[in-house]
Amino acid sequence: MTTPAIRATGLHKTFRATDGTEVVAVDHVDLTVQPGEIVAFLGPNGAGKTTTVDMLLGLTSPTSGTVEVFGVHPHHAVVEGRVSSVLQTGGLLPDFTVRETVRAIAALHGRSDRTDVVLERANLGPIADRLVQACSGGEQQRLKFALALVPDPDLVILDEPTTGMDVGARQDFWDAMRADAAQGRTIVFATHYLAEADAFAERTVLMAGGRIVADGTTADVRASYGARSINLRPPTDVVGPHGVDEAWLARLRAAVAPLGITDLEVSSASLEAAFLALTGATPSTDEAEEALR
Ligand SMILES: Nc1ncnc2c1ncn2[C@@H]1O[C@H](COP(=O)(O)OP(=O)(O)OP(=O)(O)O)[C@@H](O)[C@H]1O
Repeated sequence: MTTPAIRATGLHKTFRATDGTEVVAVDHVDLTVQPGEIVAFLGPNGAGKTTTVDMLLGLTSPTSGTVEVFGVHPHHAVVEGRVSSVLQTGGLLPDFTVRETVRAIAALHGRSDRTDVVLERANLGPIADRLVQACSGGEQQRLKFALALVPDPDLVILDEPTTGMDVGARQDFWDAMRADAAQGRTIVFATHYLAEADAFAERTVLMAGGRIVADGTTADVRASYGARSINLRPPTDVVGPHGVDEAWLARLRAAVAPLGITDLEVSSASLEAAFLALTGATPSTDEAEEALR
């Protein structure tokens, strides 16, 4: 049997708020991620995504429960170079070029052979000789992604990797990620953005209030709400370029009225509807989401 990339059992984390009350950030979460999966942690602010990611990386300890990464404590997995992450803040030297930055970190890891491959993987070739301080926020984020790839980890964990990027930078980032994921790496990322989960993840773990409220393929997560609506396929001869024939719809409404159905809406379930129903929160939407659709 293959060792899971991640196995979390009863993962629970509480914090003490400044007023002394206890905040449950992660509430008895069970989660297994198999090697090669691409998983999005999706959820509104305060859902517990960052706290979960921090525990997966060994950056914070659970209050109770256990987490293993490739069968060992997360800290060991990080030390062994099997898991790495893209850090949100700091860490880049402004006076280094992109290539010098990658070269320095590769040397630290004893993996100088990785410099060119990770530059290419993060699509940094064209700006390899640019100073870090001259790079845009999106380019710097791609550089951090390249650094995370230096040890050739089996698992990459990203916490809201595209925060602050504009549409183009976000698209470039995901293009680089997609190319890398195609090589079989396990990728887990936290996001507010439905479109990022939808476009990039094969599996979406929807979190709210520290709990997992849905977990499955993005299509399944949609369907977990969509099951509450009724879909039907009208005969082709009543469907035209402007939609379903109104007269036919009127006959349908009349036909179902004796069943107590008073409102019949023809719609497809969206991931957004599932998000709203399952988390009670409004998902982040912006033009970047449109661009990713
Ligand atoms: N160090 C801390 N001290 C007190 N409360 C904390 C601490 N860290 C997190 N929390 C609380 O735990 C809950 C979960 O926070 P977390 O950052 O994991 O959520 P999130 O889903 O990542 O949210 P966001 O999308 O806003 O980053 C929130 O209520 C948060 O206020």
